[in-house]
Amino acid sequence: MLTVQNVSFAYNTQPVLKNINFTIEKGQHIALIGASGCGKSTLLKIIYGTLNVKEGELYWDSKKLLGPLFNLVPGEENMKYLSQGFELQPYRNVSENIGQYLSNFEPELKQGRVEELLEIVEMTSFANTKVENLSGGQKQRVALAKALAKRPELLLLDEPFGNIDNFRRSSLRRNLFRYLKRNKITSITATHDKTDILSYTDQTIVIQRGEILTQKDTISLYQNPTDYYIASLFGEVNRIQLSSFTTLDNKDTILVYPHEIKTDPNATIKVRVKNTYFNGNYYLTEAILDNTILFFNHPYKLKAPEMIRITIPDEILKNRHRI
Ligand SMILES: Nc1ncnc2c1ncn2[C@@H]1O[C@H](COP(=O)(O)OP(=O)(O)OP(=O)(O)O)[C@@H](O)[C@H]1O
Repeated sequence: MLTVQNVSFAYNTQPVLKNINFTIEKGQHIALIGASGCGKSTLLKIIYGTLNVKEGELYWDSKKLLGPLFNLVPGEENMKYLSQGFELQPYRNVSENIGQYLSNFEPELKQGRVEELLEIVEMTSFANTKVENLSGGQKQRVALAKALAKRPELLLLDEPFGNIDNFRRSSLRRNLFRYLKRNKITSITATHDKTDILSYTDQTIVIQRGEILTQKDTISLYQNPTDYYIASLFGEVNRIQLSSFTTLDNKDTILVYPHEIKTDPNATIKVRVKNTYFNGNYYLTEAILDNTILFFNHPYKLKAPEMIRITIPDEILKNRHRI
């Protein structure tokens, strides 16, 4: 189990992380989300042990993590941190990079392990290619394989799929998280991409301006958002005044995602279409209701300033968290 207790941190005088507390059970996959600059990478580096913490303590099970002043080699031995820069050796080939820290005593074992890792990151055909000749996304995949090579107990991933095209991204994510679960490797993934989070993480930790806002299981965090900041990290979201959609005469507001708003010719609420944005299998439609902007998904391109009737399912109106 990873325990982070009362950790605060500043690079200079300005606090970057404030009184951070959480625990993570072994084998769990955690998403770390929050606006750019909120402190995600800093937290990963603190856990890995490359930044010195003066306030607070960290433990892996009962072992205290002492940080860079006490470790001869930077970083905790049982962890790997995959940073946004890749730290690969450009003049060596992909296999050599992946196997760099593996023992040479049993070459066949090493070879087998490198081949297994090449398959996970779908780079088998590049085994003998020099890293300097790879694209950014390919380098990222090699760095990932290298991070996995010595079977870390805790893998810290900083925007791990940032440079990887959509085509590869989905299969890589599936391969990686399946491998991690099967091998009971705990992971923390700092990301801005909701598709990294929703299918692959058990829990999500949300950071806002250096503080933990919540730590919750990912699905319920998404399905019943309690806070506009949190919901907007998953994409577009609407603040809906309940009195606009029900006969309730109160000022309660709920958060509703665009896909949850339906058009219905029999509905009573009319909105004026302002803009539409093509999104593949639907148009994200921007409309105006009582002087406020609202987003909903629609299968066709609606024409501004068309009036259209919309509704929100009763179940959402009844059960969604009031804010
Ligand atoms: N080496 C450094 N020296 C001084 N300030 C730093 C340093 N690294 C980061 N910061 C500052 O600390 C804050 C947190 O940065 P951090 O990189 O942890 O954010 P982040 O949430 O990972 O951002 P992003 O999502 O954009 O990667 C930012 O205000 C950043 O400018």
